[in-house]
Amino acid sequence: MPSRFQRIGIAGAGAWGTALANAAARAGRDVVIWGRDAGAMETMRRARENRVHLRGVTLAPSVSPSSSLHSLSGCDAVLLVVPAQATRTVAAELRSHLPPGTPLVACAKGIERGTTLFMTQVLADACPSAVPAILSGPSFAADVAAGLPTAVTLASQELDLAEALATALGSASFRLYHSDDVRGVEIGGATKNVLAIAAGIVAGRGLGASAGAALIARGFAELTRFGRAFGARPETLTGLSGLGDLILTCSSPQSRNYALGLSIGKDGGFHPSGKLAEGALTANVLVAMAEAKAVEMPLAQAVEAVLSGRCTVEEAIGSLLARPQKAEL
Ligand SMILES: NC(=O)C1=CN([C@@H]2O[C@H](COP(=O)(O)OP(=O)(O)OC[C@H]3O[C@@H](n4cnc5c(N)ncnc54)[C@H](OP(=O)(O)O)[C@@H]3O)[C@@H](O)[C@H]2O)C=CC1
Ligand SMILES: O=C(CO)COP(=O)(O)O
Repeated sequence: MPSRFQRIGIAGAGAWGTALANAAARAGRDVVIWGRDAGAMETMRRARENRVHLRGVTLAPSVSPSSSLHSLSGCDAVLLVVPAQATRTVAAELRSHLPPGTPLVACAKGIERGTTLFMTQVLADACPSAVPAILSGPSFAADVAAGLPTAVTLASQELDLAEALATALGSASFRLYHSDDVRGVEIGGATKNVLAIAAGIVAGRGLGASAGAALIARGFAELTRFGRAFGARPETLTGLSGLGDLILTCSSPQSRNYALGLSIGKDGGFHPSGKLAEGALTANVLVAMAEAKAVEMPLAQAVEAVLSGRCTVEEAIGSLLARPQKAEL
């Protein structure tokens, strides 16, 4: 079906950008995907495959790879799909290429270090002429690229815009729910990554399925407390972008955050694999923001302490279990 968002730009040619490009193409859109590496983009154009970040997935015919940011200038909406800490740089570069009023959808899951800004706040700062939105929810790139059923949330302060974008990008296998709770959606994605590292540690240490379930439930209590303190709506936190993504990421080694936790749990050391694990970059800023508002987040604090080398996994587990008994709610 024709859409006022017929031409979709994707800024960022990693696993998620590539999967979203194919999803948008499946929805009937014409897609331009931009990546910073000219050689890699030329290979992607010729091979019709992103061999670096999403090997084995054929690019849909209506997806055009490019290494020129200017190729995004004719797009009706742009999805910004680089890591959270690179979102500002790319948004600022986009500024001179996008006509004022172009919807710019943040797809990263994190909080900017140094500024403590959420993703749409970074967009508003770095590319003020665009209209910011956020897309988040339980969705592995490989699943979306393979056309497996997936549901996510797209939020904008203008509910009509969120709905129109969700309609433009959605297909039978990629369902987008719309929302105007921007803050709630971006908090869920950023927070669950830190908790997924904790879930991986629990599994890697062999602490058992009961401990894993307790971690998800108590982790969700932390996510909810943090969300409420920073203006999220409770019903968003129990939805796809909050609880939904927490469950996915805390239960599958397909998650890079969970996989990082698994390796820490197994041998006690933090050895970055080279794969992006946003939770490792968000833990410190999340904990600082929670402490500034006196929000209790013992699991996130434990992850941060282990990652920074201030305590061992054994010490972190010991201090969590030694916490005084308290009411559940
Ligand atoms: N993978 C997934 O299943 C999902 C990921 N996300 C989120 O999407 C975001 C991106 O993740 P994902 O695509 O998986 O990560 P990848 O590691 O697969 O890809 C990251 C991409 O960002 C590019 N990049 C990094 N820094 C810059 C920069 N400064 N300027 C321009 N481009 C840059 C990289 O380019 P280069 O190759 O040149 O280094 C690469 O193309 C993360 O926040 C993640 O949490 C959300 C949902 C699902
Ligand atoms: O956000 C994701 C799934 O919703 C992807 O998780 P990882 O970044 O941990 O791989």
